[in-house]
Amino acid sequence: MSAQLENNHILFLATLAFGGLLAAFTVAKRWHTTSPPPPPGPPSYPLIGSWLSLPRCAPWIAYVKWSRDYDSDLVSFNAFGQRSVIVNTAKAAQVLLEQRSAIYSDRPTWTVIDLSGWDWFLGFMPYSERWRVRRRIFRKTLGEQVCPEYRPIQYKMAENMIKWLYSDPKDFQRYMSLTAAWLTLSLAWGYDAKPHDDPIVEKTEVAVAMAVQNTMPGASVLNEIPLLSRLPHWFPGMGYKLRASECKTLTNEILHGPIKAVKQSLADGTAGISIASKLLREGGLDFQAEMAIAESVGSVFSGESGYEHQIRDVANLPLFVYPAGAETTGGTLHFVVHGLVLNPHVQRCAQEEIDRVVGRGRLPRLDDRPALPYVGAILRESMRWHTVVPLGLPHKTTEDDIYDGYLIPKGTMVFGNIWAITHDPEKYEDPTSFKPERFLQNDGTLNDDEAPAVFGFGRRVCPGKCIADSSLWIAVASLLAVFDLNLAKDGDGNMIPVKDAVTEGLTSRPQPFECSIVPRDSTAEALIKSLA
Ligand code: HEM
Repeated sequence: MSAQLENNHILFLATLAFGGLLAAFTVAKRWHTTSPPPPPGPPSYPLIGSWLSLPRCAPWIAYVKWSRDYDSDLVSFNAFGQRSVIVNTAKAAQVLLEQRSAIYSDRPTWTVIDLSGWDWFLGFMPYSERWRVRRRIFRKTLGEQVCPEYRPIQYKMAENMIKWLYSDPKDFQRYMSLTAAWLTLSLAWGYDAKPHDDPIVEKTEVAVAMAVQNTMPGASVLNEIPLLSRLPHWFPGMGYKLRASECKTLTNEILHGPIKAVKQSLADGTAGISIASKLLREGGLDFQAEMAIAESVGSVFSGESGYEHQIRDVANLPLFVYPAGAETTGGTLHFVVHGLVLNPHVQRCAQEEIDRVVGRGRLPRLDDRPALPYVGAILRESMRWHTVVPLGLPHKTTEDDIYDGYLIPKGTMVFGNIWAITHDPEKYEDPTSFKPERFLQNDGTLNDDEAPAVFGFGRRVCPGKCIADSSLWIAVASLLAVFDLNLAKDGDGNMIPVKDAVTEGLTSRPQPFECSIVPRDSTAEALIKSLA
C-alpha cells in the first residue's frame, strides 16, 4: 500500500512538473513568435495560468466587467494550459459561433464527465460523425416537424402542474421542477412520473446535478490535468473520482430501466407517443438507415454490430431529454413565477388578454397562441431576464482563428455569454427589470426579437428549442388562466419580500422564495376541479 502511495506521489509530482514545463513552453513560445495575442484577460502565471483570478460567483457578470475593463468584445484566460475565450457581445457571437460555426462546434473533453459515464450525452459529445448521427435522429424524433405530435403530453403536463399547485401551493418550487421532470420523462419514454418519491425522478435529479457540476471552468482539477485521474480516489483532492464513479452507477441504473417498460407497452399495444416508442416502432427504417451511415464512417463504432448500436442508442437517446430539458425548462418556470410575483400588473394584463380570447371555461391551447401575444412576451422576457444557462455550453475550436486582431488557437474553449447578450443595455433598456412590453410592437403584436441566444449558437444550438418553447408557453398560459400569484404574508399579515437572487452553476434559477398561489376566483376554481 505504501509503495502504491509513493508511486502515486511520484506520478502527481511528475504531472505537476510536466504541467509547469508545458506552461513555461507555452509562455516562451508566445514571447518569441509574432502571432497575434489572445483576447485580453487577467495576468497569467506559470503552471496555473489565471486560475486564481477566475470568478467563483456569477462568472457571467464578472466577464462583462472584464470586457468593459479591457474594452473588448472577447476576453480570455488560461487555466493549467487550457485557454478559454468568453464571447460577450451578440455581434461577436454572430461572427464566431454562427458564421464560423464549422470550426466552433466541438466540445471540450471533461475527464470527470467521462469518469461519470456521461460520454453518451449529446451535449457533451465531440463534434463528430457520432454526434451528427445522434443529432439527426433527435431532429427526426423531437424536431420542429414532429413537435405538434407531442401536444397531448404538453397539455397533460400543464394540467398536472395546475392540480399539483392547487393541492399544495406552498411547495410550488418542487412542483415547477416536477412539471419539467414529468414533461421530459414523458417525452422520453411515455413515463408518468409520480408527484412524490418517484424513483426515476430522484435518481435522475441526483445524477444530473453531479454531472453538470463537473463541467464549470475550474470545477475539477482533473478536467485541467487529466493525467491526475490515474491517482486513486482516496488521494488528497481526488474526491471527484469517487463522486464520478457513484454518478456512473446511478446513470447506468437509469439508462436500463424505462426502456424495458416501453418495449413491454409496445408488445401490449398500450404505448403512447414518446421518443422511445417512435424509435422502436415508427422510426425503425429511418433509424436503421442512420445507423448504416454511422457504421460506414467508422471507427467510433468499430467492434460492434449495427444491431448492438441500435439497441444501445435506443436506450440512450431518450435520456438526452432529461438532463438537457428538465433543469432548463424547470428553471425557466421558476423564473416565470418569480417575475410574475414581483410584477402583479403583468399578470393582470395577461389575464385580461386570456379572458378576452379564450374565455373562462377552458384552458388555453397552442392554437390560441397567435392571438395571445402578451403571454408570449412574458415567456420571452422571463427567458431573457434571468437566463437559465447563462454561459451556455462551452464550444471548442477545431482550427486557429483570428477575430478583431486576437488569436483564438485551435483547441480553445469558447463560451457564448448568453447573460451578457440578453443584458446588453443598448439592446434592452434597463435590462435587469422585468418588462414583457419590450417584446411588443406598438400595435400589441410580438416583435421579431425572439432572444435567440438563450438557446445557444450555430450547429450546437438547442435541438429541443421547439418542444421547450411550446411546452413553456402552454404552462405559462395555463398558470395565468387560473391562478393569481402574489407575495406571501407572514403571521402578522406583512408581505414577505422576494429577493432578486439566483443560484449558480452551469444552470441558474431563483434562490428559494415564498409566494402565494391561489385560484383567481370561483370560476377558476371550478375549472381546476374539472380537470380529470
Ligand atoms: C428553456 C428551455 C431550454 C433552454 C433555455 C435550452 C438552452 C440550451 C443551450 C444554451 C444549449 C447549448 C447550445 C450551445 O452549445 O450553443 C442547449 C443544448 C441542448 N439542448 Fe437545450 N434548452 C432548453 C430546453 C431543452 C429541451 C426541452 C431539450 C430536449 C427535449 C433540450 C435539448 C438539448 C440538447 C440535446 C442539447 C445539446 C445539443 C448539442 O450539443 O448538440 N433543451 N440547450
